[in-house]
Amino acid sequence: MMADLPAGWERKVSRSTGQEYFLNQYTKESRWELPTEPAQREGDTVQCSHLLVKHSGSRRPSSWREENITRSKDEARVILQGFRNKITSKEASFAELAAKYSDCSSAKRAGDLGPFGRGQMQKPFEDATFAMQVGELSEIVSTDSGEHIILRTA
Ligand SMILES: O=C(CCc1ccccc1)N[C@H](Cc1nc2ccccc2[nH]1)C(=O)O
Repeated sequence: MMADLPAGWERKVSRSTGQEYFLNQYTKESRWELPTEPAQREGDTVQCSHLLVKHSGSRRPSSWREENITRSKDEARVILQGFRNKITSKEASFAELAAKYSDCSSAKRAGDLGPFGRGQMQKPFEDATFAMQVGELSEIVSTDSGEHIILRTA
């Protein structure tokens, strides 16, 4: 009986060698060995991508997209909910919207923040990500940086 895979991972067969390997459909990471479900113990890491829409009250109301961000927090939330609806209706992918519209420098990596442990990100962001399942898309999360949606990828 094949051990079932952690969410986000799929079993593949190498076209060149015929050898079985595993691919994470979100991060595109590939592994030869079977990925095991990371226990969410203290000291463990998670990985996510995010789409940030900043507003005039953001800690740094500026980004690669816009030198001086003046939209209100409510406007930012309306814009972000529009992006979230496009993702859930499959009209657009998380990666393409994050790359085009996120006000975080991680937009250059389609929103990927890489692995992180507790104590590294702003608390509301950390708590949201650690509470999510791999593959889950968050509702809007607010931090001092602005309004975020988060996709947990590992
Ligand atoms: O702090 C950063 C860089 C984050 C990053 C981590 C790892 C790889 C690439 C980027 N950017 C801020 C916006 C921002 N605020 C955040 C708060 C929580 C998580 C991600 C965030 N991004 C900004 O640009 O003002």
